[in-house]
Amino acid sequence: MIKKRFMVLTEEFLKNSPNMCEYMTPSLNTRQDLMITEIPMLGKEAATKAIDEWGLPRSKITHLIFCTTSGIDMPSADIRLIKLLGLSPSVNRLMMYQQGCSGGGMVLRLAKDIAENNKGSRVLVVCSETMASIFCGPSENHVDLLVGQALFGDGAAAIIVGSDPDSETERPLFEIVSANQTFIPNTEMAIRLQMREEGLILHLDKETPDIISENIQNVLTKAVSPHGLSDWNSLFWVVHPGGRRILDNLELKLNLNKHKLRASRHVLSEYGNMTSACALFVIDEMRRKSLEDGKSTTGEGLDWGVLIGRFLDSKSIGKMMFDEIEVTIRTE
Ligand SMILES: CC(C)(COP(=O)(O)OP(=O)(O)OC[C@H]1O[C@@H](n2cnc3c(N)ncnc32)[C@H](O)[C@@H]1OP(=O)(O)O)[C@@H](O)C(=O)NCCC(=O)NCCSC(=O)/C=C/c1ccc(O)cc1
Repeated sequence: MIKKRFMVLTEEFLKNSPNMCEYMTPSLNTRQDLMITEIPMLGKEAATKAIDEWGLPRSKITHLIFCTTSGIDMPSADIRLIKLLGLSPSVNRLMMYQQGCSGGGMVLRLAKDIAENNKGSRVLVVCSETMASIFCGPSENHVDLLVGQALFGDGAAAIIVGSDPDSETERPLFEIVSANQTFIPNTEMAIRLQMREEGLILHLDKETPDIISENIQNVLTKAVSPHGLSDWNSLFWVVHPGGRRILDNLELKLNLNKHKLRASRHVLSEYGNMTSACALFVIDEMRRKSLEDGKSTTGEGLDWGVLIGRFLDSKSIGKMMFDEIEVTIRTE
């Protein structure tokens, strides 16, 4: 169900980097050199679009959260991005490495905390990812690596979070009502990534989609019941598209109507799994389609929804409530 993916790796680059095309060949330096440059550049593209749509001067950005699983280095990707965007050197930075697929939920949780504790703050959140860390030739004995390489794509997304919108100049799209993180004990083996001379070595367990569906109801109930919500079909769904079977299992387990995971399936189909960036792509797709269809809120006409991401043995969940779509229309 993946039609298209984008990659910073080009045929020319790979021709010049045969060590990245073999299975388990030392290649970390080649990967690092590429990722250290490309990750902030990708982030810049996404952040520029977000800032332009927001419409206020860059000097109003007070905080930056940058999330990536690729290219650990110092000075880190957030500093490089600040220079690329021409942001103030006094922007308060937070660099989030190695969050994987739960990164999209994690950054929103952190941005919410920062925004609510710093009046007037505007947090630029950027997720930028590439599969150049794991790309390599195949091995018959490591099928899960091939599964991963068939799933992952490159991409970056950005969003601006604040807690006191100025109704004259700003146009809030979603409200993050609460955010929680939990992990399922004894699932450490489900998704593992180990940094080695050969790159980031990926291990995916076949059971991962089942582990998720067996635990999802419990985790979600804890997250939404404090808000008096229990009917899964009354919510909109921003699910990180980890893989097609993960979405299928979730739909089946929660008895979701067929269209509920449309935005997640669309992003999987058009971009593949871009780890932390995916959840923000799904949010974007949802608000775009809601507007196109004339829905009364950016969440497919509904007031409440959930955002779910996962990585290793963790799930991060944010519940979001939407502002009325009139607000959206007035300023777009
Ligand atoms: C879409 C899949 C891959 C295929 O689904 P399907 O078409 O319904 O088929 P099957 O599930 O029956 O699998 C087809 C075949 O592939 C095999 N297979 C299926 N997963 C496996 C397997 N992990 N091992 C080894 N054989 C398998 C499966 O056993 C079967 O083999 P066979 O019975 O011989 O035909 C589906 O299995 C699926 O969604 N799996 C979940 C994938 C998954 O774990 N996603 C979580 C990704 S999150 C993540 O890893 C983030 C990583 C990351 C990456 C880079 C970064 O920089 C940062 C982070």
